Amino acid sequence: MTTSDIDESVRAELNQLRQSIDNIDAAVVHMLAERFKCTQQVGHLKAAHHLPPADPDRESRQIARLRQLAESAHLDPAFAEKLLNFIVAEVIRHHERIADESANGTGVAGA
Ligand SMILES: C=C(O[C@@H]1C=C(C(=O)O)C=C[C@H]1O)C(=O)O
Repeated sequence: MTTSDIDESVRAELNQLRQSIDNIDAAVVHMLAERFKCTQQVGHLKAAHHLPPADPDRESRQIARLRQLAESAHLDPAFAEKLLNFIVAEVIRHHERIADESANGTGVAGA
């Protein structure tokens, strides 16, 4: 059975749910883009002041907070932690690159 064989009322409900999913996915992308704009600025600030790209203490506090938020939202806390770790790992890669560019004089100030 494929989605083209299903009953009309089921199809309508599926389409409605998928529209909401698409809106949520769009919101997630926009929120992530805003988050990365902030973390890029943090990366430049750190590079300018010779601070390390990663801050494990800050990450521990974020994980504890996010796990609590996930629990109260009925989201699996382990999933929330994995998602944060995935995002933070990417941020740290950006910060390492910004620090390298800053050290080599190849970075664009403030970019
Ligand atoms: C953004 C920062 O840099 C890194 C990335 C973090 C994040 O994406 O939330 C948190 C801690 C740091 O390891 C920061 O130090 O605040």
